[in-house]
Order: sequence, then C-alpha cells, then structure tokens
Amino acid sequence: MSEVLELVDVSVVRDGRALVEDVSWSVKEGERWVILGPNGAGKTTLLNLASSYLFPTSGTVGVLGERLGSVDVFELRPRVGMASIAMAEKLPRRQTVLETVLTAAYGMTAHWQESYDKVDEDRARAFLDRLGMSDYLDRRFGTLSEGERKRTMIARAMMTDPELLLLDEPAAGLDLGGREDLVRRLGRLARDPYAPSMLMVTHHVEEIPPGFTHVLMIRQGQVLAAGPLETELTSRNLSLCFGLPLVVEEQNGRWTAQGLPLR
Ligand SMILES: Nc1ncnc2c1ncn2[C@@H]1O[C@H](COP(=O)(O)OP(=O)(O)OP(=O)(O)O)[C@@H](O)[C@H]1O
Repeated sequence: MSEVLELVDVSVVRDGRALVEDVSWSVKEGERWVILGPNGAGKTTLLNLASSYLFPTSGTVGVLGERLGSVDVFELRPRVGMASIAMAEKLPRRQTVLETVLTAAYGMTAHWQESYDKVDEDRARAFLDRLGMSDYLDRRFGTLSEGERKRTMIARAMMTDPELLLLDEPAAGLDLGGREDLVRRLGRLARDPYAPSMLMVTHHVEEIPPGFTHVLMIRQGQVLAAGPLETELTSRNLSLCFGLPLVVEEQNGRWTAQGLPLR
C-alpha cells in the first residue's frame, strides 16, 4: 500500500505559537480517517497541509507521493478534493448548482464558458445524483440550505476525480435528518472500492460514517491517538481529547458518546 499522506515531525507556528506541533502521521491508500478534536485543536490546519494550501514551519509533508516544497502545487491540488465552508464561501452565490460542480473540472470557481464538454456535464449530474441533488441542478447556489450546500460541495470536490478527498465538518449545522442522510451517503462512498482515500474532520463521533477505518485525535496541536477506530476510539482516549469523562459506544458501525453525569 502506498502513502497518500505522510507527515513527519510537522509543526506550524504562527505568531510564536504552534498550531500543530511535532505531528507524525501516515495515511495509506484506501484508508478513511476521521480527525476528532475540540475547537482550536488544529484539525483544519492538518487539512490545509494535506490540501497543500499551507506549508509546515518545520518537518516534512508528503501528499500523494510528492513532497511539499519540491512539487508544483498547481499540479498537486487538482489531485486532492476539498469540501469546506471556506471553499463554499468563495463560490458565486448566483451560479447554479450544476455550474458550481461543473466549474471544478476546469479548476475555476466561476462560470465563464458558454459550453462545457458533455462528458463533464454528465459526470457533474452523476455526482449530484449520488448526493441526492438531482432536483436542484438549476437552483442558485446562494439559495441552498446548509445541507444542500454541503452535498453540492462534496459533489464539487469529486469532480476532478481526486485521489484524496478532504471533508471539513461536512455535517456541521445539519438537522438530524440531514445529518443521517449525509452520513449514509458518505458511508456508501467510504465503502466504494473506487472512491478516493478520505479524511474527514468532525467534532462528533455520531457523524462518523460506517466504513471509515481510522481515527486521529488531536488536542492543543498534538496528536493524542492515531490508528484503527476499533483500538483508538476508546472512552479513555476520547475523554483525554475533550477534557471530560466520556463513554463511547459502537453499534453496527455507528458511534455515540455521552458525558458521565455530574455528582
Ligand atoms: N493564520 C493564523 N494565525 C494565528 N493563529 C491561527 C491561524 N490560523 C489558525 N490559528 C489558530 O490555530 C489554532 C488551530 O486552528 P484550526 O482551525 O486548525 O483548529 P480546528 O481544530 O480546526 O478548530 P475548530 O474545531 O474550532 O474549527 C486555533 O487556535 C486558531 O485560532
């Protein structure tokens, strides 16, 4: 198995403060990782390194076999799909859902061509269909609900046929039905052998889709645990990560966590 992502002793320092510190982490092809940690722990910083939008202050980052600093990031970036709120905010609100997904194939955020290749349009429609967005193709992106926007962003991230897919809090802000719908769709993607390797940032173990294989827990910029879900997503690790006593349980590939009652 080859490395999709390889961080060795990586630190990112801003204003004299380490946002992540001495992180070593390796993701292999086909693995699906969830990144868990409290607010400000450094999760998005890790995704920004993996998407080559951020360079480490020290240490080395390898993405899809290329080392950051010695590769042309403009060649690397199309190989990595990213769905995040930050990315959604860069997209024109007046563009249709179909155009929003389609422009990704051309490395653009905005629509400017009158005609796109039929094959690209078919792919955009197929990804949107897989995410339950077929009824919204002509809707303006800016009018979508939070859940619809999230699903459109995932379809958009798939458009370049990425080898690595990064999802930054894809279920944040969704209601129960929206979350469960998204978790099911991501679970189907996670179990698809042709789907890219995936890294998903979340705050909640309930959002881990079945089919995800590994967890990295981070607290105050440092890795607390990293490895297979079955061995690392324990009550002890989760309690240390979030700083209070928690009990975690797994049932049929889904996870729940509860705080112990106060005495
Ligand atoms: N450019 C920057 N300059 C200074 N500090 C920064 C910068 N970017 C992020 N930080 C800080 O680094 C820390 C880690 O940020 P990051 O966004 O990676 O956390 P996170 O785990 O994704 O948090 P959240 O769960 O709240 O989204 C935070 O304390 C944040 O305020």
